[in-house]
Amino acid sequence: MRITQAFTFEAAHRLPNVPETHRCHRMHGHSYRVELQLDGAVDPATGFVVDFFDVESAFAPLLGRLDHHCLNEVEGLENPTAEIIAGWIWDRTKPALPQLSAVRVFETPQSWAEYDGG
Ligand SMILES: Nc1nc2c(c(=O)[nH]1)N=C([C@H](O)[C@H](O)COP(=O)(O)OP(=O)(O)OP(=O)(O)O)CN2
Ligand SMILES: [Zn+2]
Repeated sequence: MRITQAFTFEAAHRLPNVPETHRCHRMHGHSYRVELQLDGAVDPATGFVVDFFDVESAFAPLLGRLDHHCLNEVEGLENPTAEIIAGWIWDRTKPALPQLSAVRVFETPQSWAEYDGG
């Protein structure tokens, strides 16, 4: 069984490694969407793979570090591409949520990165 929980946050960033002519070299903002996907067996007692409340609790500290922050100032996100943010979230969420199977980070509804640990 697969479950997914979505979160949103607002943040500013710039991409320091693209050419100065690239518009993402300049500071700008996104309304990010993060999806945490978990795979596992349904516990017959609870009917849950994992309680969504537990997913929320595991992600809350990271959300606090991202929401309304400049991502470039967050340790590990000096080059805050969607790909790097997805890996950063994975590394910090997987220990608390072993059933985590994918992290998706959307910069826009049309553009996202997905990391599954591979
Ligand atoms: N592979 C990636 N490519 C790009 C990333 C990324 O994280 N991974 N990020 C960016 C910039 O963040 C850029 O801000 C995204 O551009 P944006 O204007 O927000 O997106 P769109 O061009 O799709 O939106 P418009 O509606 O056309 O403004 C660039 N590339
Ligand atoms: Zn951007």
